[in-house]
Amino acid sequence: MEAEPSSSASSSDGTKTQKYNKVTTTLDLGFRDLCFTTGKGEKAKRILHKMSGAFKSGQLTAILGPSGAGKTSLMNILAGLKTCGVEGRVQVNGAERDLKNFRKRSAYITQKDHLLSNLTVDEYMLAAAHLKLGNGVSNKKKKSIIENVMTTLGLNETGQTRISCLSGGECKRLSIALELVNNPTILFLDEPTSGLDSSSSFQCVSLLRDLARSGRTVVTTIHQPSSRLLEHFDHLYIVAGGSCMYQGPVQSLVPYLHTMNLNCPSYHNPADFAMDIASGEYGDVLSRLVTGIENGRLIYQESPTPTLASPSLSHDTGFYDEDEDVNMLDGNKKNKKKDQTQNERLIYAAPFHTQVAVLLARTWRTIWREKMLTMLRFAAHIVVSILMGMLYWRVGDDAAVIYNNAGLLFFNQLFILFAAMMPTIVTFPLERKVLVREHLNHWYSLKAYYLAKTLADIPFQIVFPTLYLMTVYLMTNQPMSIERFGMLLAITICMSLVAQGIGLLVGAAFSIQVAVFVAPACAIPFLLFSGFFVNLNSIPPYMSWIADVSFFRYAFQGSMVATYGFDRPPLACSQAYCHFRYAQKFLEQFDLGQSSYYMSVVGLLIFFILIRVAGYVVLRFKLRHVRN
Ligand SMILES: Nc1ncnc2c1ncn2[C@@H]1O[C@H](COP(=O)(O)OP(=O)(O)OP(=O)(O)O)[C@@H](O)[C@H]1O
Repeated sequence: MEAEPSSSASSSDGTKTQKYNKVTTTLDLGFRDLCFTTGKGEKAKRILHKMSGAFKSGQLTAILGPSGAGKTSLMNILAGLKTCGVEGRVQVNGAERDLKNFRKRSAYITQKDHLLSNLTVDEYMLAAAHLKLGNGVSNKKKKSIIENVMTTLGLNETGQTRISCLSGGECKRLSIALELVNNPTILFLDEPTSGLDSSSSFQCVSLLRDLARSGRTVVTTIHQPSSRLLEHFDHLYIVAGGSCMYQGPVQSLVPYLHTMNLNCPSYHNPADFAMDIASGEYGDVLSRLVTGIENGRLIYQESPTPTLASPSLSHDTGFYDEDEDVNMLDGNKKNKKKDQTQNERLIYAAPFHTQVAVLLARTWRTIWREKMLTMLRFAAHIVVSILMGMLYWRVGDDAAVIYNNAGLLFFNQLFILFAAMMPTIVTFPLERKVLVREHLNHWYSLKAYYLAKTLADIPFQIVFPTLYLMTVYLMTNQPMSIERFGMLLAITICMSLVAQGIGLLVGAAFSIQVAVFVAPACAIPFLLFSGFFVNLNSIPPYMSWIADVSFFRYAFQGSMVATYGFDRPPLACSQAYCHFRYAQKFLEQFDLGQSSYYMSVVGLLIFFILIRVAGYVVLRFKLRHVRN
């Protein structure tokens, strides 16, 4: 799809607006006898009851209805986000919808604008262009498309502004702008005016109408529009109790209700009147209205004598032959198999490595701009390392205080565990919402996101533990051996990577409130079975498996062996008698005499992989769940 240059034009209401990029193909959406049921068996609940309807290209459609009527459910089904428990047909230009291709050609703009607050508008738009247009479009062309979209959405002045500083209306326009980069043919918007003042709502709806005029099919749910706002919609679809009580032009709503002896009082907002009827305030008239419009099978049109017109769901089939793009939307074509192979390749515009590179650059930029958190993490490692150095001053080579040193080795790993895990837990649930929005709009694959996320964090999981350990190691007078320091550092970095993976897993699975409790609570048993509090051989056999699956045990064991293993010479003794001058004897005291350092590293690496895979599976499940 090529974007055409825009130029200024005057809209019907006289305000100066832009002419939008026209779409080269138009897609009309139709649905027949749509049912949606949640739950199973006795708990099954029917939300939508055999609804039908037709939303045409070039029109701005509003789905209206009281709270709980089923607006969002209907839109999610039409957008292809909900597929479970759905019966009935959804058609595109008269042919069965092919979901994968349909999703590629449509964009879904959620009610809340989940955006990365540390990026500027320009940076966000450029990342969107790289991901949504791929490598086939030159950088120059991408910049011109971005400029075009930003001009038409009135975002030119905000290019250098961080998202955190944008107004609510600007955020909404940016959410729309990001999806317009690849010129989608169908736009779904969930309550785009919620949280906006009347002037911003008006601007937003005017913008949507102009987008529809450029050939797009624009469908939006909306709450309580004012009569001025209502006039901007071309097509109204009113839902009440999971059925359609009106479908047709805005101007025909009052005449239709009049035919059912429901007279809208003068100077009354027709939308409010329709909402009152839908809520049952005018008695049991709903079934009459639903039957009158045949539950959306008909479109009411006012002509000299009011008539009911059947919505046209079919197009001339010759249309497909002219346009390859539309051909992809037809799930019933002869060469479906060939198309499907092609579709697989076409799911994401950018190749995998470009997706990873763009996401990596974007994640680094956001981490870098998250100055407060990054500085706090840095300061925490330095301050705690100095505190530990002072508390355990020169205990490393004194057999008289050897137990203190074991405590220090244990605490080092404990600190690294929490320092790496907690920042991820508090930041990831918010980032997850951005992932859901962008992934569902086909910006990138989950694999690319997950790989970029893992890679982006690695430098921090190396630099911070290294700074911490260097300070502690020197201040506490641990053995002056590069090999031993290197081994202890390797264990500490592995621990940091595992901890960050746990943060990601828990952050992916739970909300912040739950995650901040779950993660430390789950860590406790692993700490108890680390071999520090209870010797490994003293653990009852029926519980010893917990020690085997305790990542912390491997971190503690590795630290001890790196410090006291490998034939360490006898330690100095600051008192007349020191029981543990021989390091091997001390290791045996902890049942670590035969323990292998390398097995500890392998154990931690296995945990690293398992936890990362578990995090990926949880995220995949979450994304599927959003769709269902
Ligand atoms: N997964 C689900 N499980 C159980 N009930 C559901 C589920 N999804 C939707 N519902 C129910 O279906 C009904 C319609 O929900 P929906 O979100 O579509 O309404 P809505 O018209 O968009 O409401 P609002 O304007 O308040 O957002 C509600 O009663 C809701 O509780």
